[in-house]
Amino acid sequence: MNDFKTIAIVGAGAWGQALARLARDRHHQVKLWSRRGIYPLAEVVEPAEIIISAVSMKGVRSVAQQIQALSLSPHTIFVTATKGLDPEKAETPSQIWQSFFPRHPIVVLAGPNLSKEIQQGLPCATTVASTHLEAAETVQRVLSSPQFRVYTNADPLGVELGGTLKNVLAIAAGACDGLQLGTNAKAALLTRGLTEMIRIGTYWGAQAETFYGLSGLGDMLATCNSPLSRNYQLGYQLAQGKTLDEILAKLEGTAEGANTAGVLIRLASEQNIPIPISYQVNRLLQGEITAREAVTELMLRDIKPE
Ligand SMILES: NC(=O)C1=CN([C@@H]2O[C@H](COP(=O)(O)OP(=O)(O)OC[C@H]3O[C@@H](n4cnc5c(N)ncnc54)[C@H](O)[C@@H]3O)[C@@H](O)[C@H]2O)C=CC1
Ligand SMILES: O=C(CO)COP(=O)(O)O
Repeated sequence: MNDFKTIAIVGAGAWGQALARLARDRHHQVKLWSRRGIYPLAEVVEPAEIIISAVSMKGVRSVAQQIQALSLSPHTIFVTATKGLDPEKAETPSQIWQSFFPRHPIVVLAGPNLSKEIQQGLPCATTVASTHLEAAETVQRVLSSPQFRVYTNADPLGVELGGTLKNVLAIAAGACDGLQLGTNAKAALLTRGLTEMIRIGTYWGAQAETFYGLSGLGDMLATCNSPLSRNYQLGYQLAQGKTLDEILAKLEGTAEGANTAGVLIRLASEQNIPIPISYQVNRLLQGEITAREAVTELMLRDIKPE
């Protein structure tokens, strides 16, 4: 069977370009759209059998709106690879895509996928998740290669939240390393961070076991330990005393955790869900506290069972 697809990738940043490389390596016909690029959006997305979105969170709603005005095949599959939460309605990217395209299958793609390593040709794995299993399997077949091992999953919300919530924890991990707090502290931070992700994710309807997979624990291990992660870099530099504005002005690309933290804390406090590490990350980002003070706050919380 000829399984070569016409694929549109919207968002030509670090992740969009890495995904384009993976898809081209599989000999699919790939067109990349960016708001500053040469191709009109219609020319890129209208012929596509699969539309992959790698725009950063702040662009998702407007790009989905622009695509809604175009003429697509009813069978077009959407794949969302963005990791973030919409500040306006607190929706995930896949919920936004689904609201604009209620009849199309939406697949979430997330995992430990640092784009620079992918661009170097290094191997990695990811998860594609959807309530529409056939669509997830199509995307799995289309993107799988000796460099990119793709697993399917039936919990898109869990997969999406894993990728999104760990960005906030990667800021904490960067700060932990920036303060040189040691391996024990880092292990405690990540383990309790995972508990936090599971607590909020399951409250919102995701399955706990999903967070032990590639898009949860897997992506935490990658981003919380790598200077290639922009979120980690952000935390590391905050710990060195730089301001958020100074860091963002020089950071290459998007650190979604900086925006996710505020939405996350707002929702968690409305819903009475304790997420102390993310809470301190948000205070650090707001300039309300230093990284060292955040550590003290976390260490001196009421003692309790694990
Ligand atoms: N770079 C990476 O290693 C990975 C990134 N991601 C996620 O993918 C998303 C994009 O990340 P990167 O490509 O690294 O960021 P980036 O900053 O390199 O690129 C972001 C892209 O979004 C576009 N964009 C932003 N606002 C827009 C708007 N209003 N309208 C149209 N386009 C808009 C930009 O033009 C750019 O092409 C983020 O949510 C990130 O968390 C996920 C996995 C890996
Ligand atoms: O999500 C990522 C890798 O899976 C990329 O992490 P950063 O956005 O922190 O660079």
